[in-house]
Amino acid sequence: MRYISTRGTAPVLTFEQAMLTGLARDGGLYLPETIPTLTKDQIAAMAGQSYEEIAFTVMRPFIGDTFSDDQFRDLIAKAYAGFGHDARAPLVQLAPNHFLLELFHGPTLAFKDFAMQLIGQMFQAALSRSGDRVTIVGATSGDTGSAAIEAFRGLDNVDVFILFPHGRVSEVQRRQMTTPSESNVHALAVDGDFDDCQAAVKDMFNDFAFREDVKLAGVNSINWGRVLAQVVYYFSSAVSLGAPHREVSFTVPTGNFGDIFAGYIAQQMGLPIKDLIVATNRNDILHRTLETGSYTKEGVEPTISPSMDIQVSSNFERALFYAYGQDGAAVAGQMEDLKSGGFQISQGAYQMLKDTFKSGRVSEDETSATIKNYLAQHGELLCPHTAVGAHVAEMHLGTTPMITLATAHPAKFPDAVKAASGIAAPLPPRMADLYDRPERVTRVANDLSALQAVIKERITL
Ligand SMILES: Cc1ncc(COP(=O)(O)O)c(C=O)c1O
Ligand SMILES: N[C@@H](CCOP(=O)(O)O)C(=O)O
Repeated sequence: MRYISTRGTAPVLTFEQAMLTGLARDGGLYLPETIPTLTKDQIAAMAGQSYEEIAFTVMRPFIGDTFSDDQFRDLIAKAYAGFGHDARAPLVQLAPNHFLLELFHGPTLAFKDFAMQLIGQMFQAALSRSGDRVTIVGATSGDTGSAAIEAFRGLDNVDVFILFPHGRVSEVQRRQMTTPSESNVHALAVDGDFDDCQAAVKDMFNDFAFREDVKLAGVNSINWGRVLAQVVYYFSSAVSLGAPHREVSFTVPTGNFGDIFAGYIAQQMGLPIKDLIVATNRNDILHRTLETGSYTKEGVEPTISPSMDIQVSSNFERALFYAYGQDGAAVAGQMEDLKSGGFQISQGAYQMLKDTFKSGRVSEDETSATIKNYLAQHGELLCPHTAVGAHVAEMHLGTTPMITLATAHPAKFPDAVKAASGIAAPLPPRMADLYDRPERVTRVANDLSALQAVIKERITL
């Protein structure tokens, strides 16, 4: 399996190289040259299998000879062993045709753990084989950062720097990033928004001298391994509702477009998905784009679903690549236009996107009302991101079973959840002292050189 860049001019890589490289050298994102498909029989055989077995079947065709079958099974087993639910990603029925896919039973209580725990295992295996060390730099609106720190804390051959927007993540998210005491973990509070943090990470990758100097690696959904690991729960949940003999639809609370893009990959692999529905908060660039064909940046507004406060949606570039028939030059042109505020998608590409994705936008009041109503009507306390998804899902309910992705635990957002429902979900006992642990964080200006200077000063190369 070979990996190619969405912008068409970067070197073609193996799975291992793509995983360790992060951003392609032409600024694009890596994708498999072809998407492998699973037969109806292979999908049907997943019924009754463990999450780990399904994960192996789904991901194996993508990894080439990076790991032997036995080693890959072992990495998968270790990745999910610490999850707090035997099913890993359990489905809860809300209504006859509406289900919640709980993706928050991992160590940091958000769906990011599904990919990050596995990436952590894969990085360790690959780096201990090569003897290399890397500097991971990631951007977060709250959940990627905590999951990355949890996956890489204390490892000898990795320094991990996480850039988060100062004052724009929840207190639980911040403390998950600032309280680990391991010296290879560095939380950087940036005076900017998530888009600034993500742009800084991409600029670091595009600064080749810096990139080589610190041996830069990425664990944002820039990294194909992140998206791949998220494909698995589309299969596990759909199969438990009768796939491949029955179609299902998914509604996905969306920001950086990684999770919904994983659903697209599952669909291309042969999973019978009827609708893939993008749910946004009032930072609605993806909804506007799907409505109008014009991708136009506006300022990022803080919301009660802060992890989705994103306007420059990194993985939308991967969707564009397929929408443009894998024409890297066309994608590169649109990304160039984005630097001056936005771009108009060509008619053919726009049609493909409209045929593939539906969408909806949810206001702050609607998000709060959904949290309140779901508690009253279904006895389920939703996090604000999940509430955005549930609200949009309801606009699209029909005869096909709908699965809404519950992307985080309500305890990560206690203020918003309590304001909406009157209830504050407790943190699990292992995190009960989170508010008492000392914090360690460095405030940094929204300035590339300042960020690079901090990283160079701190790394243990
Ligand atoms: C809780 C939560 N929900 C939804 C999202 C959106 O996911 P994606 O960026 O993959 O679209 C995020 C951030 O990624 C998140 O942390
Ligand atoms: N919502 C994310 C933003 C980063 O997304 P990623 O999937 O590209 O890592 C977060 O919680 O940090």
